[in-house]
Amino acid sequence: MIKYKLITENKLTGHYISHLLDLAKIDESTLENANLLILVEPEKIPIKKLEKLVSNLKKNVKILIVSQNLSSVNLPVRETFFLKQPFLTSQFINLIEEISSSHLPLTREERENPFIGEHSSIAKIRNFIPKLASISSPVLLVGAKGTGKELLARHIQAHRGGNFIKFSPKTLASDMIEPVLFGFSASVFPKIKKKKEGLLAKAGEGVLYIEDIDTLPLKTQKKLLSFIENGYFYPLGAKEAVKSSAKLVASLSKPPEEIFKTGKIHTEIFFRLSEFAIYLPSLKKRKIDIPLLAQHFLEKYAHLYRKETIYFSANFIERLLFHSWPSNLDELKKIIKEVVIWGEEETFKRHLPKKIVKNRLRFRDIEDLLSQLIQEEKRIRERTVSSRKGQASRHTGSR
Ligand SMILES: Nc1ncnc2c1ncn2[C@@H]1O[C@H](COP(=O)(O)OP(=O)(O)OP(=O)(O)O)[C@@H](O)[C@H]1O
Repeated sequence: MIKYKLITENKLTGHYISHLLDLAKIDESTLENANLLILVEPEKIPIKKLEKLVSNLKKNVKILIVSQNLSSVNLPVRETFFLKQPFLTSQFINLIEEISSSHLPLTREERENPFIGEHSSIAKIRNFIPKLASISSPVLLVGAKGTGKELLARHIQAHRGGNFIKFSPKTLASDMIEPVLFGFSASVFPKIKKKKEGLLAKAGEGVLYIEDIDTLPLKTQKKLLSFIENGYFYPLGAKEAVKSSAKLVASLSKPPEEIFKTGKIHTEIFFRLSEFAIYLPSLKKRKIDIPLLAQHFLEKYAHLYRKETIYFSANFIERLLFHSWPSNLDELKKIIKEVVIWGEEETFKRHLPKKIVKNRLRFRDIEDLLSQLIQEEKRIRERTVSSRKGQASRHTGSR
């Protein structure tokens, strides 16, 4: 459930936005409980106030900026959405829907465009989704930030059915993690005097997606391992076990060997999860997918912001290909969204280092891209040859 806090120095716009949020049926909250902070014309908010606000925010809070001018907004990196003024009511409500849908099962648009990418590793993963959904074993998704782990978890749930529950242990104080994950009985918290179901039970037969499983305390990882092995768990303070057929999908954003060195993952749970481990490549390693993904995000945002006739220039695509994408698809999506809202030039000034814009064709980049293309072409040729061989032997067999 989305809860927002609206900050504005402009009372008139503030009232108008509150009214729209009312229409979108989302609730006003205190800053402490909000998971969406809406900043209207942040350039008019005293900078000290703004800095204090943003530095005190919890990690999971998203920011929506409503302004006329992109360059006046300079916030520390966190998930930020923009709405350029003036805007239509429908644009505002669509955007709120988009913000709130990221923790829900797949949207219709995501179902219609399943896990986009022609790079062989992505094609393999896409074909493997139904299998991953059908087995009861847990799955481990390994990939840097923004490589598509959560989206893949939601695709697994879409094939499996049931609920999709996402859990990010790093957003909670450590003593809150087990009550939230496993639930608790009425005797545990004297002030509450009620039992409560945990996320594992709430997932039902669906998927519990645990983001960055290495941020779970080791003793909680051990309890989770016992659930994986036995199919039941004990809520805090409960004497009776609770059975669950929820499928566990866990993620790691750093290479496992690095995490092992820090001792933050329990060896046994890691080996159990690794039986079905999927490694998602960074965008830099699948550059041939950049034009396809860019076009996909362009269509999505052009539709969302009712801007039907936007095309990429060749120069634009070239710049995208030679960027190194440290935040992967999150970054590509953000850049394309801003291009739709503010235009190419503004977005480039803000996001792509000048060096890249000036030295457009560096030899190493070209070499890298060509070698990816050659490898892909070889894989496609091999696949075609083996499928022809298969057809030929089937024909021979049928005679
Ligand atoms: N193959 C894909 N096709 C289309 N959209 C994608 C694909 N992979 C990722 N995305 C989109 O890119 C964004 C980042 O993906 P996602 O949130 O799943 O990454 P993540 O690895 O879970 O990131 P983090 O570790 O930061 O949570 C999302 O908006 C997602 O919908």
